[in-house]
Amino acid sequence: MNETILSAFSIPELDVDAGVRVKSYVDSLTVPHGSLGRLEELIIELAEITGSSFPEVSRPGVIVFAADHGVTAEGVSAYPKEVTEQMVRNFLNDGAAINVLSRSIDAYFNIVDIGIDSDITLEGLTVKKVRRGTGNFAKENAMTRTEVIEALEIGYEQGLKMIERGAKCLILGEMGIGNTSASSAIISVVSGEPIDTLVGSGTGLTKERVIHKRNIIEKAILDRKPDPNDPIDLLSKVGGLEIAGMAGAMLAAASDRTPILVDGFISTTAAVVAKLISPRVVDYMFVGHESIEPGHKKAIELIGKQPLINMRMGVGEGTGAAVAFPILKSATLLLKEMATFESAGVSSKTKT
Ligand SMILES: O=C(O)c1ccc[n+]([C@@H]2O[C@H](COP(=O)([O-])O)[C@@H](O)[C@H]2O)c1
Ligand SMILES: Cc1cc2nc[nH]c2cc1C
Repeated sequence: MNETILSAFSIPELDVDAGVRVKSYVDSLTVPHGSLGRLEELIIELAEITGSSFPEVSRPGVIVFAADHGVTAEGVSAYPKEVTEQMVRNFLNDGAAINVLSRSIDAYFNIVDIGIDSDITLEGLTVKKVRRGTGNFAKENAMTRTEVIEALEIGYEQGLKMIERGAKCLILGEMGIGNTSASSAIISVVSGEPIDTLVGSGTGLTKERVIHKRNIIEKAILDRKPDPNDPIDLLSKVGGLEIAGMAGAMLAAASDRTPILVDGFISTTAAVVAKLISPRVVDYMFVGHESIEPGHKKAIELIGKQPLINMRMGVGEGTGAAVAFPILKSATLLLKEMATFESAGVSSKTKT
């Protein structure tokens, strides 16, 4: 496979006119002028993204990309790597947090094996395995450039498929024991921030083991020297297959003018990578929540966004985005269903 994903798609410019139209219509709705605050901003952004005067985000589509990480051999996670596969079984049995939350927002749901380190083939699982887990980036590159491109392509295809199924907003989530290490490495390289400020306990490491995790990542960055300006190099040296998959799906959504709802630290790391591939992709993004993982703040800053909520969550899977989704939906419903001052016979603001 060659590097076609980098040139074969294009992301349209935002529809600024749609934004202006909608802004003036919002001014006619029966609330005190300007009182919808951030909801008004969201309405306008959604109009600019979709080009529609009455944008819709329902039904949303949740895609969970699952993959393993060779760096787990260094003891960087509080849980064994087998949990990636075990949680995928849980997703398929409808028992995980994201299953409950997807149901609550009436989302289409798909779980993609893009690199789990086992041979599971279960009903309902989309198997698109690029390889069985990444290489241990403490000792070798995580994957080849060709594998990065393949994972981006898979993500792109899965994003388009979800949109073809009818999804009006894409929520990108992940499952991958060890992936906060890959994400911390990527965000440190791209931001130039020291790794100490970014590395956290992930699934619940003790303070001592967070220091060990930090040392492993710091040395790996020195050894592998990922290029901050080359997203393919970054992913191949210290990345994750699920991170590439989410980035590909984000590029697909933006190329189709479909709003993207980013989740936590790992999902936002994918957003940072997608931005390096095609900067305009961020125009199509909302960040659902701010996670407790310390590196998330910097990752959000790199894509220039403000999270919708902070519930001190650190689950992943797309859960924070799913909890935030009703805020986006509320914005679209207000626009579509509220009366105007004229239609309701309510007097407008006095001039003084
Ligand atoms: O989304 C987040 O911000 C987040 C923060 C901490 C942990 N996670 C989840 O926990 C796993 C990674 O944690 P770790 O400690 O194994 O690197 C992975 O499956 C993520 O979905 C997710
Ligand atoms: C139980 C469990 C659930 C998860 N969901 C996403 N990452 C996870 C990590 C663990 C350990």
